[in-house]
Amino acid sequence: MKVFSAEQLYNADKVTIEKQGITSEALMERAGKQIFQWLHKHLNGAPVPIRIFAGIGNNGGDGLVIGRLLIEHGYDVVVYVVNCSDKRSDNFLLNYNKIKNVTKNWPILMKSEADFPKINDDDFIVDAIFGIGLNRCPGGWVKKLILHLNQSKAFKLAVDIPSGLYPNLPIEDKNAVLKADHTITFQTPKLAFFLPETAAYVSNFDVLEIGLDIQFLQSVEPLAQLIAKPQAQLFYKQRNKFDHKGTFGHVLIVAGSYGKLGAAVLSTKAAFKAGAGMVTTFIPKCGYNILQTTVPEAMVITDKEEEFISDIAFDFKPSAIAIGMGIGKNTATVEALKKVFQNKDTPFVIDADALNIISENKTLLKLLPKNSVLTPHPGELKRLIGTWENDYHKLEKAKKFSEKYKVVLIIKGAYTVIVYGSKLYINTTGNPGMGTAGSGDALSGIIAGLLSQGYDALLAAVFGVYLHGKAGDIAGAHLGIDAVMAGDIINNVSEAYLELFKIDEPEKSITNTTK
Ligand SMILES: NC(=O)C1=CN([C@@H]2O[C@H](COP(=O)(O)OP(=O)(O)OC[C@H]3O[C@@H](n4cnc5c(N)ncnc54)[C@H](OP(=O)(O)O)[C@@H]3O)[C@@H](O)[C@H]2O)[C@@H](O)CC1
Ligand SMILES: Nc1ncnc2c1ncn2[C@@H]1O[C@H](COP(=O)(O)OP(=O)(O)O)[C@@H](O)[C@H]1O
Ligand SMILES: [K+]
Repeated sequence: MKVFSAEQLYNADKVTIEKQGITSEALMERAGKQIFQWLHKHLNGAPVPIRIFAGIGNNGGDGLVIGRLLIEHGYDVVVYVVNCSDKRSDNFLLNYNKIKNVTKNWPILMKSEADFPKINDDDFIVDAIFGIGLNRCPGGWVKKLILHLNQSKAFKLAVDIPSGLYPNLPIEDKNAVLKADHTITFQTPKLAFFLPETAAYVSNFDVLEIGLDIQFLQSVEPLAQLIAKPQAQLFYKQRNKFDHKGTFGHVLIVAGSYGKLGAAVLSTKAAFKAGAGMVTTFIPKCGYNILQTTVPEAMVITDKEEEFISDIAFDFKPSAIAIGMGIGKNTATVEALKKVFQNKDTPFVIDADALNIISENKTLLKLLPKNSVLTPHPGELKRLIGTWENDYHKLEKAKKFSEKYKVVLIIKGAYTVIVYGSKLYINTTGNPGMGTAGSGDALSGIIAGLLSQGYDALLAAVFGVYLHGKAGDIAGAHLGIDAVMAGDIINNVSEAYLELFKIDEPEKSITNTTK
């Protein structure tokens, strides 16, 4: 699934109307009807008091269509028109007239705070005040109305997007955004649904296909591509009967320092689980027994130093190198890093302290092998690319960084974003149970395991993040997300692979919260 901008959606709207020979009113009826059907399925005729807040644009028009269909089906509905301007859209007006034909309780015009109704906890609110046409921050009594709705415990369903939220721009005033309990969005989710500063306003969301012209949508460059099972299935490289361990490559993991050998163990195991043919782990001397006993499948090379890495010497040609997990920032380690980056034709995964070393020694940036995969968590990212004003600014900075140094940049967290030049890929697997020590080490190992099998840098990054998140989801489902440890994620990589080709139950809502 792709994520489009408001402008692209408006264009799709136009093209669809032309090509399908339908009116924009019919398109609105289609959209409103789908939301009605969703509501009808969930409410099943229940006598809940439904209050619809409709703006005066097309989002409000959707609200009126929903209201009319609910009334026709016997629901208990009150419609409020949030009359914030006299410039009502044509389709709003059409549906404003239509709703008057089905009820004697005409929509209530709201013009100021004095018109705010009391909201009860068991009311059901439909938010159709503003959609993707929001063009400035809501202020005055409209902002107060949003606050009023937010203060109530009533369930709030947002139509297309929570009112006050821009689909692909930062929030100006957090108090002027409706905090939805559920959002039903048309055709494609919006970028704001996936970013830390805005996702919480959306909560769970469903996407309703309203039949916008597919050819047109395929012809435009989306803001981002979502990565879910259908995409991941295409990434997977099948093994052939006569393939052998040489086919699947030999990963070099460079990790660990005194007290942080676990990082090396976890990455090594993860590289194997992702399918690497062989793994050699380069560690300081003190980790030798630990590695050999915890991961007997791995080969081990030790540094001349006991407690940290000072000179990464190895006598084979790795098919991928993952470096940085728990290595610390000793000055000798900085030198070792400079030297290992000379292996320009080897695919690299660069993580944790290797990223911190680069951030503190920016001259190292010039030495970064092209197409390296960098895996910073938000703190490491800030050190690497500098601070940002908001999530969109962060993405722009990340794109510039990726373009300048020709690397794949993974912005980890809920909805991990993989940045490759100007392109963004948003992962949909994973859960907060993965916020546990060593989870990132597992990811680096998985990506290295994929690189070693011949996946290119972008594919290894995108597929690796998907598999890691899926393994975390499976671990969470078995153990409860609170109890997940990094080792559990690694142990479930096998199940994540198996799940790739299992037939699914019908898709559930995508959830931004865990309640
Ligand atoms: N293909 C599709 O995508 C489809 C889209 N559809 C639906 O259309 C929706 C988009 O509709 P839209 O373009 O009419 O804009 P919408 O969000 O209703 O708001 C615009 C109005 O609000 C006003 N306004 C804006 N900001 C304001 C503020 N801060 N404070 C006060 N006023 C403010 C602005 O007023 P003005 O700037 O003119 O003063 C204007 O009147 C979309 O989200 C979806 O629900 C479906 O029906 C079918 C297919
Ligand atoms: N709320 C979340 N939802 C999905 N994935 C998460 C969430 N929190 C953390 N993760 C994932 O867990 C991993 C944590 O990595 P990192 O912070 O580097 O861990 P560590 O340094 O302890 O190994 C990342 O891949 C991140 O995307
Ligand atoms: K809305």
